[in-house]
Amino acid sequence: MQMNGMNIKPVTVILLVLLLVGFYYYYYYYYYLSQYRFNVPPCPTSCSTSEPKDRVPDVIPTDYVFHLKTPDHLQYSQPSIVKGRTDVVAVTPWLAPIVWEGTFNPVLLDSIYKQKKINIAVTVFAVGKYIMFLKNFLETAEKHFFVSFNVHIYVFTDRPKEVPKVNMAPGRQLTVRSVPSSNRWQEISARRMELIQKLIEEQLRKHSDYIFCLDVDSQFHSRWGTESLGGLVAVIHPGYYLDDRGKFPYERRPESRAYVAHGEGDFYYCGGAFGGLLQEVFLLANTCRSNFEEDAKNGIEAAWQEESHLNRYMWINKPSKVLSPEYLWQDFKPRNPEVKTIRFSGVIKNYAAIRPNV
Ligand SMILES: CC(=O)N[C@H]1[C@@H](OP(=O)(O)OP(=O)(O)OC[C@H]2O[C@@H](n3ccc(=O)[nH]c3=O)[C@H](O)[C@@H]2O)O[C@H](CO)[C@H](O)[C@@H]1O
Ligand SMILES: [Mn+2]
Repeated sequence: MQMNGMNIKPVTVILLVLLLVGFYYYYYYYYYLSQYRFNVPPCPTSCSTSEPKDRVPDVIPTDYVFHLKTPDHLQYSQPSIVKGRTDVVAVTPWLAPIVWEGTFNPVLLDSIYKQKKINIAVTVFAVGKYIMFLKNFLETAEKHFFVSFNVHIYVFTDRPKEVPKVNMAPGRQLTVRSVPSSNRWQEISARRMELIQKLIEEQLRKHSDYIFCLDVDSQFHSRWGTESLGGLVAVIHPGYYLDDRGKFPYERRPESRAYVAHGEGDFYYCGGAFGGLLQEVFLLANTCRSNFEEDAKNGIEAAWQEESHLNRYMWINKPSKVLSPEYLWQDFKPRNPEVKTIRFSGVIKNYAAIRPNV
Protein backbone atom coordinates (compact mmCIF):
# COMPACT_ATOMS: atom_id res chain seq x y z
CA MET A 1 0.00 0.00 0.00
CA GLN A 2 2.76 2.34 0.91
CA MET A 3 4.48 1.49 -2.35
CA ASN A 4 1.23 2.22 -4.18
CA GLY A 5 0.78 5.55 -2.41
CA MET A 6 4.29 6.57 -3.37
CA ASN A 7 3.76 5.57 -7.00
CA ILE A 8 0.43 7.33 -7.48
CA LYS A 9 1.72 10.78 -6.59
CA PRO A 10 4.39 11.12 -9.30
CA VAL A 11 2.03 9.59 -11.86
CA THR A 12 -0.68 12.15 -10.99
CA VAL A 13 1.83 14.98 -11.19
CA ILE A 14 3.10 13.79 -14.59
CA LEU A 15 -0.47 13.46 -15.90
CA LEU A 16 -1.34 16.97 -14.69
CA VAL A 17 1.78 18.43 -16.31
CA LEU A 18 0.99 16.67 -19.58
CA LEU A 19 -2.57 18.04 -19.44
CA LEU A 20 -1.31 21.58 -18.86
CA VAL A 21 1.24 21.30 -21.67
CA GLY A 22 -1.55 20.03 -23.90
CA PHE A 23 -3.74 23.03 -23.08
CA TYR A 24 -0.86 25.40 -23.68
CA TYR A 25 -0.13 23.99 -27.12
CA TYR A 26 -3.81 24.04 -28.04
CA TYR A 27 -4.04 27.70 -27.14
CA TYR A 28 -0.73 28.60 -28.78
CA TYR A 29 -1.53 26.85 -32.04
CA TYR A 30 -5.07 27.98 -32.56
CA TYR A 31 -5.10 31.48 -31.17
CA TYR A 32 -1.57 32.71 -31.35
CA LEU A 33 -0.30 31.13 -34.53
CA SER A 34 -3.54 31.52 -36.48
CA GLN A 35 -3.31 35.29 -36.36
CA TYR A 36 0.07 35.22 -38.10
CA ARG A 37 -0.39 32.27 -40.41
CA PHE A 38 -3.80 33.34 -41.61
CA ASN A 39 -3.31 37.04 -41.07
CA VAL A 40 -6.43 37.49 -39.03
CA PRO A 41 -6.74 38.81 -35.51
CA PRO A 42 -7.54 36.18 -32.87
CA CYS A 43 -10.84 37.94 -32.32
CA PRO A 44 -11.38 41.12 -34.31
CA THR A 45 -13.44 43.84 -32.69
CA SER A 46 -16.23 42.98 -35.07
CA CYS A 47 -16.76 39.66 -33.33
CA SER A 48 -16.12 40.65 -29.76
CA THR A 49 -19.56 41.65 -28.62
CA SER A 50 -22.17 40.87 -31.22
CA GLU A 51 -21.26 37.49 -32.61
CA PRO A 52 -23.77 36.15 -35.09
CA LYS A 53 -25.48 33.09 -33.68
CA ASP A 54 -24.79 30.91 -36.68
CA ARG A 55 -21.03 31.32 -36.75
CA VAL A 56 -18.70 28.39 -36.88
CA PRO A 57 -16.71 27.94 -33.64
CA ASP A 58 -13.65 30.11 -34.00
CA VAL A 59 -11.01 27.45 -34.43
CA ILE A 60 -9.67 29.52 -37.28
CA PRO A 61 -11.71 32.72 -37.32
CA THR A 62 -11.04 33.64 -40.95
CA ASP A 63 -14.76 34.14 -41.65
CA TYR A 64 -14.67 37.60 -40.11
CA VAL A 65 -12.26 38.91 -42.66
CA PHE A 66 -13.14 37.06 -45.83
CA HIS A 67 -16.74 35.99 -45.47
CA LEU A 68 -18.98 38.32 -47.44
CA LYS A 69 -22.52 37.92 -46.19
CA THR A 70 -25.32 40.03 -47.67
CA PRO A 71 -28.73 40.74 -46.16
CA ASP A 72 -31.47 38.53 -47.57
CA HIS A 73 -33.42 40.02 -50.52
CA LEU A 74 -31.10 42.98 -50.97
CA GLN A 75 -32.07 44.68 -54.24
CA TYR A 76 -29.38 45.85 -56.63
CA SER A 77 -28.63 45.84 -60.35
CA GLN A 78 -27.56 42.60 -62.00
CA PRO A 79 -23.79 42.16 -62.30
CA SER A 80 -22.26 41.26 -65.67
CA ILE A 81 -19.02 39.61 -66.67
CA VAL A 82 -19.03 41.01 -70.19
CA LYS A 83 -20.21 44.59 -69.71
CA GLY A 84 -18.41 47.19 -67.65
CA ARG A 85 -15.53 49.66 -67.87
CA THR A 86 -13.49 49.05 -71.01
CA ASP A 87 -11.19 52.09 -70.78
CA VAL A 88 -9.31 50.97 -67.67
CA VAL A 89 -7.82 47.79 -66.24
CA ALA A 90 -9.64 46.66 -63.10
CA VAL A 91 -7.41 43.81 -61.98
CA THR A 92 -3.65 43.43 -61.46
CA PRO A 93 -1.63 40.51 -62.89
CA TRP A 94 -1.70 38.99 -59.37
CA LEU A 95 -5.49 39.28 -59.44
CA ALA A 96 -6.00 42.09 -56.97
CA PRO A 97 -8.91 44.41 -57.84
CA ILE A 98 -8.04 47.90 -59.06
CA VAL A 99 -10.87 50.11 -57.83
CA TRP A 100 -12.32 52.56 -60.36
CA GLU A 101 -15.72 54.25 -60.46
CA GLY A 102 -18.12 51.82 -62.13
CA THR A 103 -16.36 48.65 -60.99
CA PHE A 104 -18.24 48.23 -57.70
CA ASN A 105 -21.68 48.58 -56.19
CA PRO A 106 -21.52 50.83 -53.11
CA VAL A 107 -24.94 49.76 -51.75
CA LEU A 108 -24.00 46.10 -51.94
CA LEU A 109 -20.58 46.61 -50.38
CA ASP A 110 -21.89 48.81 -47.56
CA SER A 111 -24.55 46.29 -46.66
CA ILE A 112 -21.93 43.56 -46.41
CA TYR A 113 -19.59 45.55 -44.19
CA LYS A 114 -22.36 47.12 -42.07
CA GLN A 115 -23.11 43.65 -40.69
CA LYS A 116 -19.49 43.15 -39.73
CA LYS A 117 -19.56 46.28 -37.51
CA ILE A 118 -16.05 47.17 -38.59
CA ASN A 119 -13.96 49.88 -36.96
CA ILE A 120 -11.71 52.01 -39.12
CA ALA A 121 -8.75 53.95 -37.79
CA VAL A 122 -7.17 56.85 -39.66
CA THR A 123 -3.81 58.45 -39.00
CA VAL A 124 -3.09 61.98 -40.09
CA PHE A 125 -0.03 64.06 -39.22
CA ALA A 126 -0.27 67.82 -38.83
CA VAL A 127 3.15 68.95 -37.63
CA GLY A 128 4.20 72.61 -37.67
CA LYS A 129 2.37 74.75 -40.20
CA TYR A 130 0.64 71.71 -41.71
CA ILE A 131 -1.94 72.15 -38.93
CA MET A 132 -3.58 74.66 -41.29
CA PHE A 133 -4.76 71.79 -43.52
CA LEU A 134 -6.45 69.83 -40.74
CA LYS A 135 -9.82 71.62 -40.61
CA ASN A 136 -10.64 71.07 -44.27
CA PHE A 137 -9.34 67.49 -44.10
CA LEU A 138 -11.60 66.67 -41.15
CA GLU A 139 -14.65 68.50 -42.49
CA THR A 140 -14.49 66.83 -45.88
CA ALA A 141 -13.82 63.43 -44.25
CA GLU A 142 -17.11 63.84 -42.36
CA LYS A 143 -18.89 64.27 -45.68
CA HIS A 144 -17.24 61.53 -47.72
CA PHE A 145 -15.01 59.10 -45.81
CA PHE A 146 -16.79 55.94 -44.63
CA VAL A 147 -19.98 57.87 -43.91
CA SER A 148 -22.17 56.02 -41.36
CA PHE A 149 -19.34 53.69 -40.28
CA ASN A 150 -17.26 53.72 -37.10
CA VAL A 151 -14.23 55.90 -37.79
CA HIS A 152 -11.57 56.91 -35.30
CA ILE A 153 -9.19 59.59 -36.52
CA TYR A 154 -5.82 59.90 -34.78
CA VAL A 155 -4.24 63.32 -35.28
CA PHE A 156 -0.51 63.53 -34.60
CA THR A 157 0.63 67.08 -33.98
CA ASP A 158 3.05 69.28 -32.10
CA ARG A 159 0.28 71.91 -31.76
CA PRO A 160 -2.54 70.11 -29.93
CA LYS A 161 -4.15 73.41 -28.92
CA GLU A 162 -4.63 74.36 -32.56
CA VAL A 163 -6.59 71.24 -33.48
CA PRO A 164 -9.91 72.58 -34.82
CA LYS A 165 -13.26 71.56 -33.36
CA VAL A 166 -15.18 69.72 -36.03
CA ASN A 167 -18.61 68.22 -35.46
CA MET A 168 -18.49 64.49 -35.95
CA ALA A 169 -21.40 62.13 -36.53
CA PRO A 170 -22.22 59.40 -33.98
CA GLY A 171 -19.74 56.53 -34.18
CA ARG A 172 -16.96 58.86 -35.27
CA GLN A 173 -14.30 60.30 -32.99
CA LEU A 174 -10.97 62.05 -32.92
CA THR A 175 -7.94 61.56 -30.69
CA VAL A 176 -4.99 63.92 -30.57
CA ARG A 177 -1.50 62.54 -29.99
CA SER A 178 1.40 64.89 -29.30
CA VAL A 179 4.58 64.45 -31.30
CA PRO A 180 7.77 66.50 -31.26
CA SER A 181 8.27 69.11 -33.97
CA SER A 182 11.15 68.82 -36.36
CA ASN A 183 13.13 71.21 -38.49
CA ARG A 184 13.26 68.81 -41.44
CA TRP A 185 10.06 67.94 -43.38
CA GLN A 186 11.71 64.78 -44.65
CA GLU A 187 12.00 63.55 -41.07
CA ILE A 188 8.39 64.43 -40.23
CA SER A 189 7.18 62.58 -43.28
CA ALA A 190 9.39 59.52 -42.73
CA ARG A 191 8.85 59.21 -38.97
CA ARG A 192 5.19 58.55 -39.63
CA MET A 193 5.95 54.84 -40.18
CA GLU A 194 7.41 54.46 -36.69
CA LEU A 195 4.49 56.28 -35.08
CA ILE A 196 1.92 54.29 -37.05
CA GLN A 197 3.61 51.08 -35.96
CA LYS A 198 3.53 52.19 -32.32
CA LEU A 199 -0.09 53.27 -32.52
CA ILE A 200 -1.13 49.87 -33.86
CA GLU A 201 0.86 48.07 -31.19
CA GLU A 202 -0.18 50.20 -28.24
CA GLN A 203 -3.66 51.39 -29.07
CA LEU A 204 -5.41 49.90 -32.04
CA ARG A 205 -4.97 46.15 -31.61
CA LYS A 206 -8.05 45.90 -29.46
CA HIS A 207 -10.23 48.51 -31.10
CA SER A 208 -9.84 48.56 -34.88
CA ASP A 209 -10.02 46.24 -37.85
CA TYR A 210 -8.68 48.46 -40.63
CA ILE A 211 -6.42 51.49 -40.79
CA PHE A 212 -5.80 54.17 -43.41
CA CYS A 213 -2.79 56.49 -43.26
CA LEU A 214 -3.39 59.74 -45.08
CA ASP A 215 -1.59 63.00 -45.92
CA VAL A 216 -3.17 66.01 -44.18
CA ASP A 217 -2.62 68.42 -47.07
CA SER A 218 -5.53 66.86 -48.85
CA GLN A 219 -9.32 66.84 -49.03
CA PHE A 220 -12.20 64.53 -49.86
CA HIS A 221 -14.54 65.37 -52.75
CA SER A 222 -16.68 62.26 -53.05
CA ARG A 223 -17.18 58.80 -51.62
CA TRP A 224 -14.25 56.87 -50.17
CA GLY A 225 -15.82 53.84 -48.52
CA THR A 226 -16.01 50.08 -48.13
CA GLU A 227 -14.86 49.44 -51.70
CA SER A 228 -11.38 50.41 -50.49
CA LEU A 229 -11.16 47.71 -47.81
CA GLY A 230 -8.61 44.95 -48.22
CA GLY A 231 -5.67 43.19 -46.62
CA LEU A 232 -2.96 45.51 -47.91
CA VAL A 233 -4.24 48.56 -49.78
CA ALA A 234 -2.14 50.83 -51.99
CA VAL A 235 -3.09 53.88 -54.05
CA ILE A 236 -1.66 54.51 -57.51
CA HIS A 237 0.10 57.86 -57.73
CA PRO A 238 -1.69 60.20 -60.15
CA GLY A 239 1.53 61.51 -61.66
CA TYR A 240 3.06 58.41 -63.22
CA TYR A 241 0.45 55.83 -64.16
CA LEU A 242 0.74 56.51 -67.89
CA ASP A 243 4.55 56.29 -67.83
CA ASP A 244 6.97 53.46 -68.47
CA ARG A 245 8.17 52.06 -65.13
CA GLY A 246 11.72 53.10 -65.99
CA LYS A 247 10.54 56.67 -65.37
CA PHE A 248 9.03 55.99 -61.93
CA PRO A 249 10.84 57.94 -59.20
CA TYR A 250 11.81 54.78 -57.28
CA GLU A 251 15.02 54.85 -55.27
CA ARG A 252 17.64 53.81 -57.82
CA ARG A 253 20.79 53.48 -55.71
CA PRO A 254 21.47 49.79 -54.97
CA GLU A 255 23.00 50.70 -51.61
CA SER A 256 19.59 51.84 -50.34
CA ARG A 257 17.15 49.36 -48.87
CA ALA A 258 14.43 51.05 -50.93
CA TYR A 259 16.21 50.14 -54.19
CA VAL A 260 14.10 49.08 -57.15
CA ALA A 261 16.07 48.25 -60.30
CA HIS A 262 15.25 49.48 -63.80
CA GLY A 263 12.82 47.12 -65.46
CA GLU A 264 11.33 46.16 -62.10
CA GLY A 265 8.27 47.38 -60.17
CA ASP A 266 4.55 47.27 -60.93
CA PHE A 267 3.09 50.71 -60.33
CA TYR A 268 4.23 53.86 -58.56
CA TYR A 269 2.24 54.12 -55.36
CA CYS A 270 1.54 57.17 -53.18
CA GLY A 271 3.12 57.69 -49.79
CA GLY A 272 0.14 59.94 -49.02
CA ALA A 273 -2.47 57.19 -48.75
CA PHE A 274 -2.23 53.52 -47.88
CA GLY A 275 -3.94 51.13 -45.51
CA GLY A 276 -5.56 47.77 -44.94
CA LEU A 277 -5.96 45.31 -42.12
CA LEU A 278 -4.09 46.26 -38.96
CA GLN A 279 -1.66 43.37 -39.09
CA GLU A 280 -0.76 44.05 -42.74
CA VAL A 281 -0.14 47.74 -42.13
CA PHE A 282 1.83 46.85 -39.03
CA LEU A 283 4.17 44.69 -41.12
CA LEU A 284 4.50 47.40 -43.74
CA ALA A 285 5.23 50.15 -41.21
CA ASN A 286 7.67 47.97 -39.31
CA THR A 287 9.60 46.99 -42.44
CA CYS A 288 9.69 50.51 -43.88
CA ARG A 289 10.80 51.96 -40.56
CA SER A 290 13.62 49.48 -40.07
CA ASN A 291 14.81 49.84 -43.68
CA PHE A 292 14.69 53.60 -43.34
CA GLU A 293 16.76 53.41 -40.14
CA GLU A 294 19.23 51.01 -41.72
CA ASP A 295 19.68 53.45 -44.61
CA ALA A 296 20.16 56.32 -42.14
CA LYS A 297 22.94 54.37 -40.39
CA ASN A 298 24.65 54.10 -43.76
CA GLY A 299 24.19 57.81 -44.41
CA ILE A 300 21.56 57.42 -47.12
CA GLU A 301 18.06 58.88 -47.42
CA ALA A 302 15.84 57.42 -50.12
CA ALA A 303 14.75 59.73 -52.95
CA TRP A 304 11.18 60.11 -51.62
CA GLN A 305 11.74 59.04 -48.02
CA GLU A 306 9.10 56.61 -46.75
CA GLU A 307 7.29 56.71 -50.11
CA SER A 308 10.34 55.02 -51.67
CA HIS A 309 10.39 52.37 -48.93
CA LEU A 310 6.66 51.84 -49.35
CA ASN A 311 7.14 51.32 -53.08
CA ARG A 312 9.88 48.78 -52.50
CA TYR A 313 7.66 47.02 -49.93
CA MET A 314 4.65 46.88 -52.28
CA TRP A 315 6.81 45.48 -55.07
CA ILE A 316 7.79 42.50 -52.91
CA ASN A 317 4.57 42.26 -50.87
CA LYS A 318 1.82 42.77 -53.45
CA PRO A 319 -1.18 44.79 -52.30
CA SER A 320 -4.40 42.78 -52.23
CA LYS A 321 -6.38 45.83 -53.29
CA VAL A 322 -5.17 48.68 -55.47
CA LEU A 323 -7.01 51.99 -55.52
CA SER A 324 -6.98 53.94 -58.77
CA PRO A 325 -5.76 57.57 -58.86
CA GLU A 326 -9.35 58.62 -58.07
CA TYR A 327 -8.23 58.01 -54.48
CA LEU A 328 -5.41 60.55 -54.56
CA TRP A 329 -5.48 63.10 -57.30
CA GLN A 330 -3.73 66.47 -57.19
CA ASP A 331 -5.72 69.69 -57.28
CA PHE A 332 -3.30 71.36 -59.68
CA LYS A 333 -3.69 68.54 -62.19
CA PRO A 334 -6.54 68.59 -64.75
CA ARG A 335 -8.70 65.47 -64.49
CA ASN A 336 -7.85 62.75 -67.01
CA PRO A 337 -10.81 61.24 -68.93
CA GLU A 338 -10.53 57.80 -67.29
CA VAL A 339 -10.88 59.44 -63.88
CA LYS A 340 -14.66 59.81 -63.66
CA THR A 341 -14.70 60.87 -60.01
CA ILE A 342 -12.05 62.48 -57.88
CA ARG A 343 -12.51 61.17 -54.35
CA PHE A 344 -9.49 62.53 -52.52
CA SER A 345 -6.80 64.95 -53.67
CA GLY A 346 -3.74 66.84 -52.55
CA VAL A 347 -4.43 70.57 -52.17
CA ILE A 348 -2.29 73.17 -53.86
CA LYS A 349 0.32 74.42 -51.40
CA ASN A 350 3.22 76.80 -51.26
CA TYR A 351 6.04 74.50 -50.16
CA ALA A 352 8.36 77.36 -49.21
CA ALA A 353 5.74 78.90 -46.92
CA ILE A 354 4.72 75.79 -45.01
CA ARG A 355 7.71 73.48 -44.74
CA PRO A 356 10.30 74.02 -42.01
CA ASN A 357 13.15 73.60 -44.56
CA VAL A 358 13.48 73.55 -48.35
C1 LIG B 1 0.38 62.74 -52.18
C2 LIG B 1 1.58 61.97 -51.75
O1 LIG B 1 1.70 60.81 -52.04
N1 LIG B 1 2.46 62.66 -51.01
C3 LIG B 1 3.76 62.14 -50.65
C4 LIG B 1 4.83 62.98 -51.29
O2 LIG B 1 4.89 64.38 -51.13
P1 LIG B 1 4.07 65.60 -50.47
O3 LIG B 1 4.50 66.82 -51.13
O4 LIG B 1 2.62 65.35 -50.49
O5 LIG B 1 4.61 65.59 -48.94
P2 LIG B 1 4.06 66.50 -47.77
O6 LIG B 1 4.80 67.80 -47.74
O7 LIG B 1 2.59 66.60 -47.86
O8 LIG B 1 4.48 65.63 -46.50
C5 LIG B 1 3.81 64.44 -46.19
C6 LIG B 1 2.96 64.57 -44.91
O9 LIG B 1 3.80 64.70 -43.77
C7 LIG B 1 3.21 65.57 -42.82
N2 LIG B 1 4.03 66.78 -42.65
C8 LIG B 1 5.03 67.09 -43.51
C9 LIG B 1 5.82 68.21 -43.31
C10 LIG B 1 5.56 69.06 -42.22
O10 LIG B 1 6.22 70.09 -41.98
N3 LIG B 1 4.54 68.72 -41.38
C11 LIG B 1 3.75 67.62 -41.57
O11 LIG B 1 2.84 67.36 -40.79
C12 LIG B 1 1.81 65.91 -43.36
O12 LIG B 1 0.88 64.97 -42.89
C13 LIG B 1 2.00 65.77 -44.85
O13 LIG B 1 0.76 65.58 -45.50
O14 LIG B 1 6.12 62.49 -50.90
C14 LIG B 1 6.36 62.49 -49.51
C15 LIG B 1 7.75 61.95 -49.36
O15 LIG B 1 8.31 62.34 -48.17
C16 LIG B 1 5.34 61.65 -48.78
O16 LIG B 1 5.48 60.30 -49.11
C17 LIG B 1 3.95 62.13 -49.13
O17 LIG B 1 2.99 61.30 -48.50
MN1 LIG C 1 1.11 65.76 -49.12
